[in-house]
Amino acid sequence: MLERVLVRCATSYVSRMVPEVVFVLGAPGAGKGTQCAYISREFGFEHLSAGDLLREERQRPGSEYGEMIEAKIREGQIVPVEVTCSLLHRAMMRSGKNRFLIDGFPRNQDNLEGWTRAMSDKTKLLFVLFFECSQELCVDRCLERGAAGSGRSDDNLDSLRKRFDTYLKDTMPIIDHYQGCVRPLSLFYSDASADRVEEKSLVPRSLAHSAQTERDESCFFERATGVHLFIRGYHIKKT
Ligand SMILES: Nc1ncnc2c1ncn2[C@@H]1O[C@H](COP(=O)(O)OP(=O)(O)OP(=O)(O)O)[C@@H](O)[C@H]1O
Ligand SMILES: Nc1ccn([C@H]2C[C@H](O)[C@@H](COP(=O)(O)O)O2)c(=O)n1
Repeated sequence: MLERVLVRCATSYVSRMVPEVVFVLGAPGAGKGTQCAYISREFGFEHLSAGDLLREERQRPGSEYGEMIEAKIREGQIVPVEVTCSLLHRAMMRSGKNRFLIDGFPRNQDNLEGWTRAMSDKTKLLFVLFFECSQELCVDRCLERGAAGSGRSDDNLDSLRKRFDTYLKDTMPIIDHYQGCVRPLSLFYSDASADRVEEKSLVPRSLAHSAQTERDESCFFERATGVHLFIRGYHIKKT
């Protein structure tokens, strides 16, 4: 009896130690980064943006990948997974946290296979969030972001056309993959307005709790009630 209790405690301890990850997908400009900021603040996730890590690596003096990363980003193409995955892994190790929102990954089949090879045994995928937004609005947002001084070499019409081609050709099949497998994928519309993200549920409604109790707590809840309710359904508490 005691042995069984000890085994159960040890198993539960070990499973708590395995880093938990949530993948966040959506078109360029769909609002992934914006929503991740709210979610990480509210639920204690560490937000890791694959695009930001690649941009940092591009800037790092002496990086052997700098030029390749810049060329891929400008052309709207996807950097080989070995580079992206090792940046993500290093950032996870450095953070000292145990729960991660991985924004903009996996973006294509190479990303998915590389992560599965290198990381799936070391991490637990909790769920996948997908933010849907019309292409027109996404492009407008990225152009505005560029005009406001983002400094990004891909916030221009030429790069955006290429990024959308890549998104439709390479990323949409990954979203289809998650819709078709057992891991729940939740879909959110992020084009309604700046202050509302509506959920189009691909997960059982029972995951959602009463919306009313959440509404008056903070602007996060108003902005992303659907996402918030979905995550609450996993009983995730701020760490
Ligand atoms: N719901 C919204 N309404 C209006 N503007 C928004 C909304 N969400 C995000 N934005 C703005 O749109 C721009 C793109 O948002 P964000 O950077 O979060 O998108 P993203 O999906 O992470 O983009 P990328 O993939 O290009 O990094 C930002 O300038 C952000 O302030
Ligand atoms: N998994 C990823 C994520 C990003 N990139 C490159 C190519 C993207 O166009 C660019 C910008 O990413 P964003 O900030 O829009 O998420 O970064 C990649 O190659 N692989």
